[in-house]
Amino acid sequence: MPLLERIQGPEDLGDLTRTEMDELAAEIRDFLITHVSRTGGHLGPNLGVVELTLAVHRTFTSPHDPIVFDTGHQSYVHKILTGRQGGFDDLRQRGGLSGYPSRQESKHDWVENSHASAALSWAEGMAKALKIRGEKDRTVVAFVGDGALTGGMAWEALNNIAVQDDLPLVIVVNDNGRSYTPTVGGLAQHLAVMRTDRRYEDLLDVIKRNVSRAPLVGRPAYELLHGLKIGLKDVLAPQGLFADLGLKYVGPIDGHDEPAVERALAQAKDFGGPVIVHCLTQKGHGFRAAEQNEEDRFHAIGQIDAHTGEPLSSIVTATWTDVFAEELVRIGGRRDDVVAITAAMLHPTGLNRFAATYPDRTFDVGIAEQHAVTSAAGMAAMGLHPVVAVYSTFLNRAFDQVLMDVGLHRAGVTFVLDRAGVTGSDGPSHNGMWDMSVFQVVPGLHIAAPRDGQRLRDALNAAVDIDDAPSLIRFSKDKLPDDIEAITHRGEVDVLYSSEGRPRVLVVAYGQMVGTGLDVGRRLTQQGIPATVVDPVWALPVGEDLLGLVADHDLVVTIEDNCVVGGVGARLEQAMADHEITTPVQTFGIPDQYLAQGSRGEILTDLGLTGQDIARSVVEHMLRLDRLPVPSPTEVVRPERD
Ligand SMILES: Cc1ncc(C[n+]2csc(CCOP(=O)(O)OP(=O)(O)O)c2C)c(N)n1
Ligand SMILES: CC(=O)[C@@H](O)[C@H](O)COP(=O)(O)O
Ligand SMILES: [Mg+2]
Repeated sequence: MPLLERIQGPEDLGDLTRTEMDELAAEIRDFLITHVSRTGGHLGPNLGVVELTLAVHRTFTSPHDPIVFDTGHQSYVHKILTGRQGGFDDLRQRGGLSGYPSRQESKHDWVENSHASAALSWAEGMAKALKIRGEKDRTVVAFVGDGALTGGMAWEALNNIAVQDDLPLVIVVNDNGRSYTPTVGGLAQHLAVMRTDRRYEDLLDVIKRNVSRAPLVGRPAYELLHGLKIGLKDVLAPQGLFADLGLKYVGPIDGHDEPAVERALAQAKDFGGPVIVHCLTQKGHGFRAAEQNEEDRFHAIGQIDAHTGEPLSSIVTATWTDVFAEELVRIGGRRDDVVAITAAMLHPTGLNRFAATYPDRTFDVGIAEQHAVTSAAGMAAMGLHPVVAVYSTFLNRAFDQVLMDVGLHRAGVTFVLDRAGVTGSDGPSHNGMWDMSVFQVVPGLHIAAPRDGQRLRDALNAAVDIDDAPSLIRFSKDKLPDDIEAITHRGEVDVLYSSEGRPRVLVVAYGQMVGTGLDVGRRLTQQGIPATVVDPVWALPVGEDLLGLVADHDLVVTIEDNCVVGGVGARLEQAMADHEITTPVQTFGIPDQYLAQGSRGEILTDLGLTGQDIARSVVEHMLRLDRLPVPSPTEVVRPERD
């Protein structure tokens, strides 16, 4: 019987022998490769933490000892060990296992936020609470990647942790030297020095070769010296910056040597104060295709061949990211003041192409969006035009920097937000559903939500010419639609559809929802309600042309892939009120809720953001507006179901 089947909870790990532990680690790796190659997900990060997670669960007693994962994408092994092996067939799918910790799934899970660099603050607060409550037999374990340590919040937390000598906290640094690509910055270089300082390792190897072979006393003597290695490191290796901060530091430990990690964790647990256990791991460990993947070690994969690692679905069509990446390279050729900034996501944002052509004008700041934004303000102050490319949801944490460092200084910075709108499988904190609500309050900020590749190119070229205010362009993770040409224009507004007769309903659709807007317009026409469908492309500022159009209609319908609260539909409504335009408005968008994981299509359907549902709602609204007796439900000729 496979060992894994015997593991229903961490308590089942306790009496496994060394051999069984090694066997279990191998079974877990096979399990990860078999399942995640089928569903997609964060295979590389989880292959790298098999031994670490085993050692943590053997040393600490979850959930009595809370285990907090940073970003949380590397919690699959934790889930396997805490009774959720059966959920991996539906990993990251609607109603299935979340790709991140989930309190609803298990008492062993604590933090669901998948935005990096927050775990140490969580853990510091939790440990402080245990101290205040006098719960002296509990230890908080923070599980943090080297990439997450490049985020500012991590250092805010460490600054506080370092002065609390009796904080019951063990910080496991999972140092695989990478975010997606190799981790950048001074911290990364420091960790690298600590990783590679072989002086005490070589000395230890000499001892191991000559001592451990001694009969009887050899092995115990080596174990003793192995334990002393930490002391040797303090003497031979540079004092780590953690130690210089006053933090107890243990390591670096081979993170794939499970007994060694267990010993270090036990040492740390007994210390009774905050300790950093620095573990060296390999992202993708144990799967050659992942180990050899230069781009990101299979950080986040789609469906792949479980043996070769080759993708099962080769993407042949261009994506939004491709269009952005290629256009930025073209712009870079004619504008040497344009520079590009990424927050540790060079390839996912497409900036790797700009970097290949303009390496000196491309900057990876680590997982540090706040620094990225204010550094961009500095670059703009010196006459450059920075393009900051991040995922929509990750810019949330840099709101103040956009508002005060870029907006207040009227800096010509362009933000390009990929994964805007419902993304789906990464769960609630990954949907890019807040950017148009959050950033529209930045005075002077321009927002574009292009509907297709051509409009994205046009918007990007226009944005880099705005040098006295921030500009923001956002696009979806969904398929890039074919170009949708306007049939005519009303000034700056593209008119995409207009039925015969005096149009009664004006549908204003933004970005990826333009296709849905056209579907609504056609359905309304079929219902005998003449409609016009328009796309302003630039959602902010609200233009006079659009205001003129809305005044000519009986009802305005806005559709956006953004939170409807404070969205661009609400902003249009505000602008209409300011101009004393009294046309009624119906706004459609994402409700102010956290969206459980699922496919984008499933979620949009659940939210009623389909052409059919919106059209039906508009028909009913028009009926009310016309004060016609609302026919009984059987009489309403509903748009036929797809
Ligand atoms: C604020 C924020 N920015 C960017 C990301 C995207 N992201 C997810 S995991 C990751 C790399 C994390 O690196 P590390 O902490 O070293 O973990 P590893 O994947 O190496 O185990 C990044 C950049 C994020 N989740 N949160
Ligand atoms: C954990 C994390 O934040 C990223 O790895 C994210 O999951 C990537 O999302 P995409 O797969 O949409 O690039
Ligand atoms: Mg890492």
